[in-house]
Amino acid sequence: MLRVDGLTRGFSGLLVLHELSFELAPGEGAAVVGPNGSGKTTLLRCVAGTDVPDAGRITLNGFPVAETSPDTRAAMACVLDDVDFFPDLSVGEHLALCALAHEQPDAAATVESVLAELGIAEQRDQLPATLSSGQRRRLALASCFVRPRTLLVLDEPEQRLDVEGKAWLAAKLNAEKAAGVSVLMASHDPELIEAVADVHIEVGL
Ligand SMILES: Nc1ncnc2c1ncn2[C@@H]1O[C@H](COP(=O)(O)OP(=O)(O)OP(=O)(O)O)[C@@H](O)[C@H]1O
Repeated sequence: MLRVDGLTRGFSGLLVLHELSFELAPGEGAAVVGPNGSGKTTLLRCVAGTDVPDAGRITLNGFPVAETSPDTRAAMACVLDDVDFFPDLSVGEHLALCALAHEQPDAAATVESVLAELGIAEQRDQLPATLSSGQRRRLALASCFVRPRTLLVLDEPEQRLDVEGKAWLAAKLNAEKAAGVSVLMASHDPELIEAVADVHIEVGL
């Protein structure tokens, strides 16, 4: 269960989020919606613990979120807009590292199935710099699915995906919800929002 209570965040005099509160139950999907610059990424970064609110409280499964907290990192799988890769680790090595670091049971088999599911099995030995932008996006998403998780935090996950990729994403996020994973995503894609979101969190009003 994700609880956001009275979240307030501003930057040098610009108030971006003001006393925002909501809850996200296991298996529930929420879309953060609002125009460019309205605070969607700021909200996701606060939830992920990579930004710190000026006021308010955010807890996941009863624990305050913080980037440095093992509880937060164990439960939350994120794709924010600042995804970076090790330049000298291949696609397959990235996913294996992620699975092992988060103690995914049956890590090798999980990596194989996620590589196939994301359509990047043929790129397994390539380095990130040699991937297309859509393949890099697929690798970022794949890193969420090779590890245990109770909450997905996704910033415009549809970015760079082709039509088939977007259809896969909607089905995958619904399967995640059915398995009890909560989904918090910012998106500008009406079809993805319609397919996945049980609730809308409007920011920038
Ligand atoms: N570190 C920062 N320093 C100063 N201003 C910031 C910082 N981070 C965000 N902002 C400002 O806060 C506002 C909200 O930004 P944010 O990235 O959350 O918007 P968004 O809703 O995700 O936008 P988009 O739809 O364009 O991705 C913007 O005006 C942005 O310039």
